[in-house]
Parts: sequence; structure tokens; C-alpha cells
Amino acid sequence: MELLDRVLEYYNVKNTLVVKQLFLKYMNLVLEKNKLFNLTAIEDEEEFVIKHIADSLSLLKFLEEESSIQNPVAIDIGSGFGAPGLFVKIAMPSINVWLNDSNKKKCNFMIEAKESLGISGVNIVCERAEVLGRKEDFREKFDFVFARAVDKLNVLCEYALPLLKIGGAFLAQKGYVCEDEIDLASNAIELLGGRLTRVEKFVLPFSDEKRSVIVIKKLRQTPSNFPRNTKQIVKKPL
Ligand SMILES: C[S@@+](CC[C@H](N)C(=O)[O-])C[C@H]1O[C@@H](n2cnc3c(N)ncnc32)[C@H](O)[C@@H]1O
Repeated sequence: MELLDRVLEYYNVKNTLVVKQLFLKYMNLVLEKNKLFNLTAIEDEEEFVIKHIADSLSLLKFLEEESSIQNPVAIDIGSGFGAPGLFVKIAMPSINVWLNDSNKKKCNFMIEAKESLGISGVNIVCERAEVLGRKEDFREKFDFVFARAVDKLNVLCEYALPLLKIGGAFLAQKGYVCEDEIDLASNAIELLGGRLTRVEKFVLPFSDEKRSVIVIKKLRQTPSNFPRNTKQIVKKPL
């Protein structure tokens, strides 16, 4: 598929023959399973390449620029069928990725996809992110947290920041206009030990799809009373 070749070249992805085969296999798995239950609204292959693959790969430059760690560990919260985490992992094998979702069917699909693609360095954890944030094995264990299309930034910060190591970065993928969400999240960012360090706006390649990536760095330990339980987070966002 020529569009996919161009996208891989645009993002400077190495080992393109292998990566392309894995992306095509993964896309077919998603589109096939999508006939049985809803994983994505996108059914057209070229649209899939832009809105799922290129959109996920837009994180690569942030991974390079925000950390010098050789084998970073990332968690993708609310990953759904595996976006952006599994696409990033395929294009950047040196990263270890945890794919997290609270929905059992989606987690089962991600397990199936991981096995079918035969990739190591990927784990799937089926739990609410705010529950993981209170577990010793997950709290402050990640160099990066990703989230795309999961919740508003103030709510997302309470999911993401407890999971980050000090010095780690939360990469939140948002639409082009995100200023109001950022304003609303400033209290949460401060309370949870973070600092907004970067907001980058761009257009996805070979399209007119506009996006933002918001970078929130963890500077201090998250106070032990966060994350709160789901009811409190939803009813009274920070
Ligand atoms: C709209 S989907 C987005 C999926 C994927 N990130 C993407 O961009 O295609 C949102 C996903 O977040 C999951 N989710 C929502 N709240 C969550 C939470 N607190 N912890 C873990 N997963 C959550 C849902 O189950 C759903 O699969």
C-alpha cells in the first residue's frame, strides 16, 4: 500500500519491510474483528492509515525528544484496540509497552493481536487506570503514559500522573483546539506533581487532519491520596 510506505518514510521508521507487514496484518485483524464488535468507526484502509497509524506515529518524535532512556517503559491508558500503543511498539521495538483498557472484550482483542503478530515487549492489563495507579506494581513505574480519545485532560491527569516515574512524561493526544481543556486541567496538573511543558500543534501527513500533543512532565511525587476512586474522579474532577 503506497500511502503506508509514504507514512513510514515521513516518520523515518526503520526496518520498513517488517514494520509494513506487521501494520498491514494488524489493520486486517482490527477491520475483521470490527465486523463482530465495534473497535473503530473507521472502515476504509487509507483512512485507517492516516487516522490510526500516522496519528499514533506522531508520538515518535516526542518519545525521542522527551527522554534519553534506551528502553523506555510506556503505558497506553484506554488503549481500545491498541491505539496508539501497539502502533508505536511496532515502529519502535526498543520500547516496552503496556496496553491498558477497562473493557474485557477490547483487552481480549489486544491479547489476540499481540499473539498473532508475535511481538514481545507488550503486556495487556485489563483494569481501570485509576485502580492501577494505586497498585504498587504500577504506581510511578512508567517513563511515558499515552492517552488518545479517553477523557478530558483534568480527568486524564488523575489517571496518568500517578503511573509516571518522576522525570517521566504524559503525552496526551488531542484535537487541534485544546486550550480550554488545558486551562481546566491546570489545578489537577499542579496537585498531582506535574508541569505542562509543551503543546505542539500539527497536521497529520498526506491529510488535513489537525492534532495536538500535550506534554506534561512529572516533577514531584503524586500525593498518596491520588488517584481517588472512580466515582469521585467523575463526580468531582480536580
Ligand atoms: C474512545 S476509546 C479510545 C481507544 C483508543 N485509545 C483509540 O484512540 O482508538 C476509549 C477507551 O478508553 C477506555 N477507558 C475509559 N476510561 C478508562 C479508564 N479509567 N481506565 C482504562 N480504560 C478506560 C474505554 O474502555 C475505551 O476502550
